[in-house]
Amino acid sequence: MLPRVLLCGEIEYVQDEFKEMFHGIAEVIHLVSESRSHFLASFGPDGPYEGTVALYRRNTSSKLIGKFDAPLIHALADTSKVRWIAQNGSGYDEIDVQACKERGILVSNTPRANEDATATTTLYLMISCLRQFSMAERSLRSGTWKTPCNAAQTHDVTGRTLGIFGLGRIGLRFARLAHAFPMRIIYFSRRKAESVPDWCEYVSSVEELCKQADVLSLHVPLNQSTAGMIGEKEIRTLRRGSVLLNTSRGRIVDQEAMIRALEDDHLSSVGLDVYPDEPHVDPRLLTFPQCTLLPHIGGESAESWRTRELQALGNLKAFVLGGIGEDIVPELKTGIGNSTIL
Ligand SMILES: O=CC(=O)O
Repeated sequence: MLPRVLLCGEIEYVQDEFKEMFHGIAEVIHLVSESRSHFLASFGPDGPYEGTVALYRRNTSSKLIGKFDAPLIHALADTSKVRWIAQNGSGYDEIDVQACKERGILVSNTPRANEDATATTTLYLMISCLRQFSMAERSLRSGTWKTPCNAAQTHDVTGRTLGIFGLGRIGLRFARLAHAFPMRIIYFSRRKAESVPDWCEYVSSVEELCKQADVLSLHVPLNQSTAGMIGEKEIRTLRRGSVLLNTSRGRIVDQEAMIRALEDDHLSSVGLDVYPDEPHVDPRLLTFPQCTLLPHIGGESAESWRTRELQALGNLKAFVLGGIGEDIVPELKTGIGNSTIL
């Protein structure tokens, strides 16, 4: 009998490759649950997911079965043989990786897939916030031509200082794009990055980053240590008139502190692709016309979606064939060995 893999979320862009990839090596089954309780009960004897060893997961599955929080992971470990979760996406904050670690379940993500799409989205937000392009397009479309745009409140990008928090793949790609203006690029990361261009200056703290940046851009994953990390103190350390960009995760910023800073003009604008409670957007954000707000589409292009699906499915296939896939998330890279179906 072939091992079973369960798709928690659809395959949209690589249907043909996908059938080929799993032909003869696994039985692919689809999510039929519309509740968490049905999902968890379905791995038992004669349940629709009996014998499943690995999951493909998209965040869209949360609408049906909820996030993969600790209770779900523990219940999954108790009731199923699942030992691998292949997340489609670079962010995996909807999966409790500590619980996965405790229960010997490995998690992979797709870290290279949306680097370009997310970096270019951040570039767009930065230009739009400094030049008020999003506001200008809205004024044209609403028939008021340039009103209420005000050139005196817009700024050239060239020559300004960009502070990047988190110089991973996306942060570095964005740094390279912004350097072309040129801008001065400074960054802070948990560790001073190796082999970064010499024009990318390391600063030793978030505080120092905020002190020097005209534009602060966030490129760290959401986890316990980054949640709320950009709060009142950090925002007030930025110079008056600075711009804040977030294409990472909404919860990294204290939204209340950010809104207060927009209300009293400490921040001139924010460019956001992410929000703490998506798809809900705090209505107060909509009252600042100079801000550019996108609906979490940063990593979404036809190319990045194809790559994401291929990478996630590739990790799933490698696990089925060899008991281990690639792109294991950093928190789970140590202590590998329990998660094999061989
Ligand atoms: O938000 C996008 C991702 O997690 O890849």
